[in-house]
Amino acid sequence: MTRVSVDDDNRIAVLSPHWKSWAEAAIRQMAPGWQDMTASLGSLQDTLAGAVPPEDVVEEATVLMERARALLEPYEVSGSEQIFGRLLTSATRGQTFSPPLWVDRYEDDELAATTRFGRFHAGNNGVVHGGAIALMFDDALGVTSDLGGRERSRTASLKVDFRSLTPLDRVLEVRVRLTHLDGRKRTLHGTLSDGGRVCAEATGLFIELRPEQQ
Ligand SMILES: CCCCC/C=C\C/C=C\C/C=C\C/C=C\CCCC(=O)SCCNC(=O)CCNC(=O)[C@H](O)C(C)(C)COP(=O)(O)OP(=O)(O)OC[C@H]1O[C@@H](n2cnc3c(N)ncnc32)[C@H](O)[C@@H]1OP(=O)(O)O
Repeated sequence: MTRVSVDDDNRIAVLSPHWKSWAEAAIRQMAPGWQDMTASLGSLQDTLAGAVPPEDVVEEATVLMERARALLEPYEVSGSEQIFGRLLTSATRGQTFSPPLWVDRYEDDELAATTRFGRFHAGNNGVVHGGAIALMFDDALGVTSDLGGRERSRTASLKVDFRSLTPLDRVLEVRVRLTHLDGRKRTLHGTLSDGGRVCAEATGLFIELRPEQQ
């Protein structure tokens, strides 16, 4: 398959019918400022994680955050109706749980992207938390598993090897390949690198869902 450059506007075109309608239903519900709001929450998480504010600032920030929570609460919906995480057209998917995945190019069985972890995803020693790295790999391998018009799949196992420390606040390279296809079983391999130095690699087994599991 020809390599193409993928930007936020044309990512929807590559989605299989299930993922396309899942994403489009969320996009239809979305108020225009949604992406700005979640980006603001993402920066808030990073800023809060890295700040040591005095008591009056803690109090005022708590009031403001509680005000935002109370403002949103009346609009709670069921999980099947939520927008958070469903904007497949966006590198962040309109969520702040896992780090963004800026897709540079993809093929049916391969993905090349970049990502970046902020202070919110820090573990000890000022580097990225291992669980956040596993989270990023689950997303990146999961997306690649369902490329090429393949049916939906689910993570059955994910093994991560941490090769070297992963720095915060740097644009890092993500490469994923589908290495083995055996009926419903898909094995994928991914690497996370910082300018050529491998920080972590992962192997995941994804199982194609049967119709009754959809
Ligand atoms: C370029 C732009 C891209 C744009 C986007 C593109 C696409 C969009 C796609 C997605 C975007 C959306 C979200 C982001 C992506 C990913 C999110 C992360 C996904 C997850 O985070 S998802 C949650 C965590 N996940 C679970 O919550 C799973 C719980 N679990 C189960 O739901 C079942 O367990 C299931 C269904 C997995 C299997 O169950 P089952 O009954 O269907 O199958 P069964 O057990 O029969 O296994 C069949 C064969 O797999 C072997 N097998 C099974 N498990 C194995 C294991 N662990 N190790 C080794 N082998 C294993 C068996 O041994 C057998 O092998 P054999 O056939 O050879 O005997």
